[in-house]
Amino acid sequence: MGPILPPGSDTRGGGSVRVRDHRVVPTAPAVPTPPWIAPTVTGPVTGTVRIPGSKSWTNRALILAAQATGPSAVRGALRSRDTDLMAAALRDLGVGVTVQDDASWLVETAPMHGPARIDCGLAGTVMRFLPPLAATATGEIVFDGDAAARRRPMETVLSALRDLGADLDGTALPFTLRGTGGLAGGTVHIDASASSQFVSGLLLSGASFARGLTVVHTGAPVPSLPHVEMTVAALRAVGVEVDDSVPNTWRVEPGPVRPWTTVIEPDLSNATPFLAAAAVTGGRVTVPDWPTATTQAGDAIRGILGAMGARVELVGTDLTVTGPDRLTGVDLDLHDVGELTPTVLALALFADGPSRLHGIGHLRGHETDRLAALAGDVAALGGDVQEHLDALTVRPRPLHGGPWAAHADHRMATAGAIVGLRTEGVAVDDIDSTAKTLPGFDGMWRTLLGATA
Ligand SMILES: O=C(O)C1=C[C@@H](OP(=O)(O)O)[C@@H](O)[C@H](O)C1
Ligand SMILES: C=C(OP(=O)(O)O)C(=O)O
Repeated sequence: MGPILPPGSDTRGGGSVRVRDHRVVPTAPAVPTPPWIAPTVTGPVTGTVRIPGSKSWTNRALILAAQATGPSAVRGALRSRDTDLMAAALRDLGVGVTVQDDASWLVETAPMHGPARIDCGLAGTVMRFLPPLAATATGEIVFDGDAAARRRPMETVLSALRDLGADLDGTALPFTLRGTGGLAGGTVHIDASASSQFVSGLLLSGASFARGLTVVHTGAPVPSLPHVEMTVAALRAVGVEVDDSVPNTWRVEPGPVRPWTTVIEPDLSNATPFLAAAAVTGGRVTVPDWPTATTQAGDAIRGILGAMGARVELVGTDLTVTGPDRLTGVDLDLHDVGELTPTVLALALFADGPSRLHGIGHLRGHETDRLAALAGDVAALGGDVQEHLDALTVRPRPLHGGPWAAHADHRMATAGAIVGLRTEGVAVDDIDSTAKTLPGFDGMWRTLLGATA
């Protein structure tokens, strides 16, 4: 990983940075890269797009496979910045993680130990899922990430781990954990209203704690609950006993974790920009291998697109979306599926009436403050999106070209691509941020649009 920087430092600026031991390390001056001008289309977007594996499933599989009683093959795994960071972090702790000929990941358990420096990048799943597991390792383990990652909420995870017996400092990235080879575990009370990942991260390592783990949530409702259901399903898939029968309480029994065998589903949230391309252009896009039953938040796009007037058909495992002549404005509670907000907002800009997206205050702690970022980017194109404490309201009006800041956020970048389909000159500053979960987005997008011409 790169240098561990003091709070406030930024690796993107060039110049020089001061590392922990106070040496000054020269960095190359930042070379401005030209913005990505989002391709515009005049006709319907039509085609089939195969979507790589789910980020959320892949990183759960890796964390569980690292605790397993034998080697695991994680098939269908996503290769992207977030999942490569998880694999690298496990390797740094001594776990064997190698890519096999069929592109699956072979995970071979080994006693985990420091010293290690873990780069979380900007991945919520790495910064929230790995510390509980690392607390069962030995030695000093330093966690850090991108400048923006240092602003993401972490205090709940760190104080929960302290309550469970871990020795660590800090309230956010960067922090240092001193592993003693095991964690007592037991019951912990947390407020997970800022992120479901606080619950998921703890549960995923609960079977490896001496007394197992009971997580009790108190506070405003937990967002993104389907992701907690995914965690429970992932634990059960490897033989871990979980009791989730009481709302806001989860009990994980201590015990062996079986090797991972489940094939990873395609990432349905990453499918949404492609389906949106059909919806905003009156086109028709098919995504194959859509799971018929899933805990992925992205599955909710079917109901959302239907409510906006698109035709949505799941035939076997082919999901096809056909766009209407005009999209309809919607009033949607996205609290459970917040990661779809950038796509839905981009769609709402082209509806025939206003929309309100609410229950999404927790998006202010995502890769960037997504409410502020979306409102700001749309304003720069002459549009009208009002930002509220936990909602966005959209009044569609004609847009013009202009800058679209991704804020290093993959879903901001793909939202800019959707807007650009019907607005000439949308200039996305950092399309490479899509590599967080979908490297090759640009090529996939152009191939789909090319298939249209
Ligand atoms: O557990 C997971 O894999 C995720 C949980 C959700 O986080 P929040 O609960 O912070 O929204 C989601 O938005 C994120 O993209 C992935
Ligand atoms: C919120 C997201 O990511 P993360 O896993 O980093 O929280 C997301 O992918 O929309």
